[in-house]
Amino acid sequence: MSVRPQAADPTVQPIPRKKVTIQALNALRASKTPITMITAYDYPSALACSSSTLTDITLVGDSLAQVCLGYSSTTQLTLREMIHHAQAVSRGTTHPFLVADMPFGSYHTTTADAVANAVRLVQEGRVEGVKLEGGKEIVDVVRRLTEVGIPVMAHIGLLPQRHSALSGYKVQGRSVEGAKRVVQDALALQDAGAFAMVVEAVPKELGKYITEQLKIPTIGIGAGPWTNGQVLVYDDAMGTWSGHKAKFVRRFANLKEVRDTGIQKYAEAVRDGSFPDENTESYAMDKELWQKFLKSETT
Ligand SMILES: Nc1nc(=O)c2c([nH]1)NC[C@@H]1CN(c3ccc(C(=O)N[C@@H](CCC(=O)O)C(=O)O)cc3)CN21
Ligand SMILES: CC(C)C(=O)C(=O)O
Ligand SMILES: [Mg+2]
Repeated sequence: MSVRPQAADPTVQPIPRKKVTIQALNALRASKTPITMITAYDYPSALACSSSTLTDITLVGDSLAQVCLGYSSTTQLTLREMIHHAQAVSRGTTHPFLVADMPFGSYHTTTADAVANAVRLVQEGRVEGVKLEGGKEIVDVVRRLTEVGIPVMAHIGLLPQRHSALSGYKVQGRSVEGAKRVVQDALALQDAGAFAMVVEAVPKELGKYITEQLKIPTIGIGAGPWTNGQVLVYDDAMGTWSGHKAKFVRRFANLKEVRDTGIQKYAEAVRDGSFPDENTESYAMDKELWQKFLKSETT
């Protein structure tokens, strides 16, 4: 397994931690050490996720459609846009295992198209694995990608790319039949070769049951405390997303407040003339040379 070179930013200290591999993720599951995963969308957020010694997986989530690009849905994000962001994230990612979401439509036409698009994410986007939303209907694609050597993270439960078909973002697996369907999907995806599984917005009992039924790590988002790991959207966790806050979101920082205060102070300082300071934040010219310059202007 090759180790990506350390990020170019000289302020980032070398990470006292090995590159995370699929084997390492399985070991975390075996030792009941929770797996930590968070999204990143650009170079600075990737550096932030890498500078901690504690996160295991960085996901270039298609949630970037909403939180970075201002689209109303992840279905509007193109493969080209995802690759552009994955490239930036990969440049800032050191030890975490790097995964990108395959955008809506990029794995739904044919298996050959899905492989070609996943290869682009690996070669151009420099990711190590891809994540696909869906159940039984995508097992052939999951199997083929796995055979080719592209690790697949499955994503079951609430599938945001299907919000139109499902009439919104709703907790899944709440009925007996619904729960059965999610479990069947999970088993089929594991059988097809998925190395891990995101379980989104299902009752906590079902999150626990799926985790017990599977041999691969489960990573929950709104799936309760008993999955093998947790994932959150960076902007949700850092408090920079001002859209809908789902029940499963906890704000671990309030960067929005800090940022907005900073912008307000900046604008005030410009308006009241206190920025920039004449002495410490400006350049000066040699007095004699300045006089020479003025003289040359008048002659
Ligand atoms: N900022 C952000 N966070 C996310 O987690 C996220 C995105 N964006 N964009 C892509 C998808 C969309 N996601 C969503 C969006 C809405 C709900 C939501 O409204 N959930 C309801 C559940 C309602 C119910 O069935 O009871 C909630 O209020 O929690 C959940 C996940 C998850 N992903
Ligand atoms: C919330 C995570 C699992 C995701 O798929 C995304 O950020 O797009
Ligand atoms: Mg996603």
